[in-house]
Amino acid sequence: MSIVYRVEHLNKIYKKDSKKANDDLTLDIHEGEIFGLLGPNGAGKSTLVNQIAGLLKPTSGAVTLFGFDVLKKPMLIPHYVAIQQQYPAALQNLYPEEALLTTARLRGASAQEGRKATQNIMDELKINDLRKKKIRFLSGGQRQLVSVALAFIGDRPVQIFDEPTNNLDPEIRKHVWDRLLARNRQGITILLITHNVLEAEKVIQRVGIINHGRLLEVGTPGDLKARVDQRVRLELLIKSEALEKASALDTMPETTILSSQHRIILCQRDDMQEKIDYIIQHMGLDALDDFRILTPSLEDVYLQLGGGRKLD
Ligand SMILES: Nc1ncnc2c1ncn2[C@@H]1O[C@H](COP(=O)(O)OP(=O)(O)OP(=O)(O)O)[C@@H](O)[C@H]1O
Repeated sequence: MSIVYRVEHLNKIYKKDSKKANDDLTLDIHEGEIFGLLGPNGAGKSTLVNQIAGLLKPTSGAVTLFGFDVLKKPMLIPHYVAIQQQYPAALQNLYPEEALLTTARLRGASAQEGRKATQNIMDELKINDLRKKKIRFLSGGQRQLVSVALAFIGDRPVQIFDEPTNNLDPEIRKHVWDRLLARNRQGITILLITHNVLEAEKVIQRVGIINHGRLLEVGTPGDLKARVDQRVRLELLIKSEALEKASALDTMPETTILSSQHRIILCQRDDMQEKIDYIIQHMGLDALDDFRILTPSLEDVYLQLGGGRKLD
């Protein structure tokens, strides 16, 4: 497997005497993968991405992209890498179509190719109806879609997305994840910063967890999940008219009462059947609005490895 990015002992200190925003980060991004970078606010994710995208100069350390030293040759980065940022500030006064066409031309397309690529991407992301407004007048979600389109255009082999879906409604959010996956299937390497661990878990192939500027863990979601508490979580939502029956649950060990109607019970996989039988016997399924069995998720991994600070 070839290495797209190699980051070695990367440090960033913004101001003298301030804490390191990136602290001795070492990691590889592999060709053709979707790599997710997870971490709480202020963890150092954007600092890392901005350094490897050539937008910010590291304090020390090394970054290579397809083997070349990006610190010595930052001008080569845009030939390989497109980055979606939350606010494409330089393009705010353009119409989406103009911004896309300009970006396509900057990435080497002829005028005709650029127009074609612009139309294809506007169709793909269903943003044709945004043509008549300058980017700065678009809503947060609409602007986010345009910024994703700007990362797509030109088909750079490495595409970096910083929270690509946080302002989007559920339907279009799913569509954007589907389009990211489709691009990845065409061989594009994707680096994804996100707080939305549950959604990201469906698309990422490897993940790095970062906090206080340091990389805490790197691995596949499966590898990381295997390292945390393996207990199964039973989640129950009790109907309000059946609340008196819930007292039967509250004597079970490892029951957490989240609200009057919401209970979580942790148990070993081998004990799960017994717990479910107990619940059915003492409450009956009719007493429940919802019942879910959850195995450890990437969010659990994050919460356990990331020092207990929730992502959102
Ligand atoms: N331009 C800057 N000048 C000084 N400090 C900065 C600057 N940009 C970021 N920082 C600091 O560096 C640390 C890491 O910030 P960074 O933006 O990389 O975090 P992040 O993980 O991307 O956070 P978020 O999820 O909130 O976007 C934070 O303590 C932040 O305050």
